[in-house]
Amino acid sequence: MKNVDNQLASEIVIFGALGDLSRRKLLPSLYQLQLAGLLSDQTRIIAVARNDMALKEFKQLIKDSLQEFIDETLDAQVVASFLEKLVYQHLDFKDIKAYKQLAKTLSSGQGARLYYYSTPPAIYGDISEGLQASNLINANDRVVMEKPIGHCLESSKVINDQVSRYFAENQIYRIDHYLGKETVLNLLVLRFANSLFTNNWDRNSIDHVQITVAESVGIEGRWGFYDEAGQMRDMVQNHLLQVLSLLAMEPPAELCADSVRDEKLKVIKALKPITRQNVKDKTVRGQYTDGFLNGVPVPGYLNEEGAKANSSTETFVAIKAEIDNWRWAGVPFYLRTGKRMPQKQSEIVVHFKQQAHNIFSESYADLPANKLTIRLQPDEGVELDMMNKIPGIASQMQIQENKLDLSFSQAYDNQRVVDAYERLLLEVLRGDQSLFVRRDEVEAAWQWADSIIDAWQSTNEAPKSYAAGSWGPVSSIALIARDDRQWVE
Ligand SMILES: NC(=O)C1=CN([C@@H]2O[C@H](COP(=O)(O)OP(=O)(O)OC[C@H]3O[C@@H](n4cnc5c(N)ncnc54)[C@H](OP(=O)(O)O)[C@@H]3O)[C@@H](O)[C@H]2O)C=CC1
Ligand SMILES: O=C1O[C@H](COP(=O)(O)O)[C@@H](O)[C@H](O)[C@H]1O
Repeated sequence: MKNVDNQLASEIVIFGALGDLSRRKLLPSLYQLQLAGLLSDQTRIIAVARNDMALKEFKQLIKDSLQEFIDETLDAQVVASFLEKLVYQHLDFKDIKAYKQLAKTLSSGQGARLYYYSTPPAIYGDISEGLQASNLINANDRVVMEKPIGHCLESSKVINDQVSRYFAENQIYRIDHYLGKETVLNLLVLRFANSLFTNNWDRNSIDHVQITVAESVGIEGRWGFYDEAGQMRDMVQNHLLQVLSLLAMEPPAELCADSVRDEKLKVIKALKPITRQNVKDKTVRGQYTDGFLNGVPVPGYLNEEGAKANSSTETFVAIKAEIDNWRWAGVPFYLRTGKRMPQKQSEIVVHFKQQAHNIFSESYADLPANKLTIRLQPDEGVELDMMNKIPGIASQMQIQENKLDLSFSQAYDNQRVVDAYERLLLEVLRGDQSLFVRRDEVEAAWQWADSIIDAWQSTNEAPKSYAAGSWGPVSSIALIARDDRQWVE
């Protein structure tokens, strides 16, 4: 692999260590890396947060978090050695002078540091400035920035500019945890290690593509944060566009960070703009109302804890996206994502074109087209719908549609699915940027998303309602039905 800084980082500094992401994902992932023997004996984890807390109390809190957020039984010895790595430092991230205190906690050795900004993006600049003011940034240190970076193109530029004042682009790791999912990584293998797909991956063979990222959860106590963002900024601008770009990009010349990022960027830049003129035809935004999930009543968005009345923030988005290039001209990519849908289900369905001529019309009048389903989560796997002869003597040529199903849990003997954050943290420790998003990608994605948000704002229309536990507003069915197609459910 190229573009790799081979110096393993030896200090991991988490800003916002008492926050939700840190307790639910980052520290449990670091425990898993320790369990797998992937953290060196020298690695220290410096947890930085606002509260003044004794180290003993902090360690107990993290032990409880590991128990709460890791499904498997914990290994007591590994927990003990993991907790030994922890150091706690309280700090107000906006107080630039206070970083001197952090400097005393960090080692003065030459080892690379990993700074993880698990805080609201608005203070990424303050933290970077504080680190610099106390001479805590060296050329081989790395910084991880959580998404969404900003609220729009302009604010993302401000944040990126602030951080870039102190860190070079090859030190900045913009995380999009979908890029660390096994099944998203597998898109590269599926597309570029199987000539069957490599050679049939374009407008000549593919009719259309559906990408669904459905979540059954609601806002989960994050109403204030979420209401400022909405599903477009929280999911589409980042996760869905990253998945779409991996799915649609040209083959990268090699498997290195910039080669892959160059190709992803071209896809995002080639997305046809959705503007005030066509937004009604190309998008649907929805908001869930009271409903039922698995028979249990759940509140609507406006009845969630902490909700304010009359918010018009969307919790569901459907988009007919089109990529203006030779490969994909005329092939729509229908995107759909929402909260409080019937189940957690993220998948890509690639609909191939129908056979031009049907020689089996006597037994099967309307030959269905092949369909490739890539199950991102849960029940990770790949499934191909294809036609097959029904074995038997009675009739010569009875045929039916069947599935080739590669379920990863069966194929790989129920091997544990590695959490995306485990992989991504390891990649930063190793200094490999391949699975992180470059600044120009983030900005191109904002440009496309901003135009849609602007068009929605100009129409001033309330989002369409859908009952919690349903697949979204009726108009999302109409969006695809207008093209004589339907969502796969
Ligand atoms: N939670 C998740 O699942 C995901 C989160 N993210 C992103 O990760 C980042 C963190 O999110 P999350 O953990 O949910 O947010 P939280 O609000 O739970 O955590 C943020 C932490 O930052 C601390 N903080 C904020 N300002 C300061 C300050 N001036 N000085 C010291 N500490 C401060 C907060 O401290 P205090 O509690 O004292 O206010 C809090 O502990 C955000 O950028 C978010 O968008 C991205 C994907 C998923
Ligand atoms: O980034 C985010 O992702 C989660 C969904 O992640 P997944 O790995 O569970 O699919 C989403 O719930 C959250 O709102 C968003 O900020």
